[in-house]
Amino acid sequence: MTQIPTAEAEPAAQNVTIPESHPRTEGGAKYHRILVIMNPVSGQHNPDETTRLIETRAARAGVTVEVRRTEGEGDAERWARGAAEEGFDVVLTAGGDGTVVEAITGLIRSGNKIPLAQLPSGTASQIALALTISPQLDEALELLFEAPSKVVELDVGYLPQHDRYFALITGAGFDARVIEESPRELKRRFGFMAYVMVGVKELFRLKRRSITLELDGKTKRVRGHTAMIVNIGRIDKANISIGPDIWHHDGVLDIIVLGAEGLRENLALAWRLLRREYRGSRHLRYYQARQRVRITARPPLPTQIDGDPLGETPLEVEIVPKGVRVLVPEAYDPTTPPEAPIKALA
Ligand SMILES: Nc1ncnc2c1ncn2[C@@H]1O[C@H](COP(=O)(O)OP(=O)(O)OP(=O)(O)O)[C@@H](O)[C@H]1O
Repeated sequence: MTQIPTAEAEPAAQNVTIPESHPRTEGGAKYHRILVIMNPVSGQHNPDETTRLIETRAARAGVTVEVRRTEGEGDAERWARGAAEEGFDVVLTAGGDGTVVEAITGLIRSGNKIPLAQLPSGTASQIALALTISPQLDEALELLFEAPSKVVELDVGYLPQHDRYFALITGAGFDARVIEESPRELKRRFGFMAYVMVGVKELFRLKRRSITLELDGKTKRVRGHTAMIVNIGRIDKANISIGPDIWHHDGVLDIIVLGAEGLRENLALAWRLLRREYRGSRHLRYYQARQRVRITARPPLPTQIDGDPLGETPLEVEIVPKGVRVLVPEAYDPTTPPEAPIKALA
């Protein structure tokens, strides 16, 4: 994977080792103008404290920082899209996956001139955690300053019908119902547990139906209640990976079809996922596509995109390999998925 240099070279201070990918100033800054896109209502973070943390650290490094608070949908995308034009050399999100994906969309639409850094301040913050960014905000912030870091390219998915991008998962069925039923109030009160509680309740409402998958033009009919198109398959807060071989740097979309009904089947499925036993169940099937996926269901299923309700099936997705540039810890290796790959799929 190519590493992309990220900031203009500064004159090196004597006796300071400057990593090739990140020229720095003496104050430890790798970037000089940081645009912070903060969602003040995401997760359980305190926006005033997060702002103080960022501004204090930036002042110490002599770096210009502008913190903007979103007021609703669209702000993060618009600000990220205009950030390079406005002279910023990095966008830092302080929010959850919804905020990150909006910023990713804005950066892609601006031609990816600058990278994205993240402070995981959302309920799940799966994108940041999958890139091994620390959940401790001060540690995550240091990637812009003293901590060893680099920029890598992350695959994303694109939904042409909706003209929207995603980084984690877009899906139809169970995941969409959980998102629909997890209001902001519940997430603020219980954090990630909100999704778990709603998930357990929704498990019992699931009914199998006929699902049609079109994978790079080939049609498959399956029975299930959920079909997910996955880019990032790790749910760090639940310590599970929802499938084998799912890797957000491989240019491949992974499709998972779930069909377990009732307590017994669902417990058996959860146990499998926890033990990473992905093969051999008719209620858990995996497929892959390199270009395009289309999902239809009879009767239709509700859909979601990276944690936002979307509408109903059909769901159509294209992959955008290496779609966006993101800041990660230096030790992060985009060429090696964290688990040994399991090749034989259902
Ligand atoms: N000031 C605001 N008031 C209410 N909603 C907001 C505000 N700013 C942004 N939003 C909405 O917040 C949603 C994104 O939330 P985000 O994903 O950042 O946090 P989260 O849901 O707590 O975390 P995660 O997605 O990681 O579980 C978007 O739907 C966006 O429109």
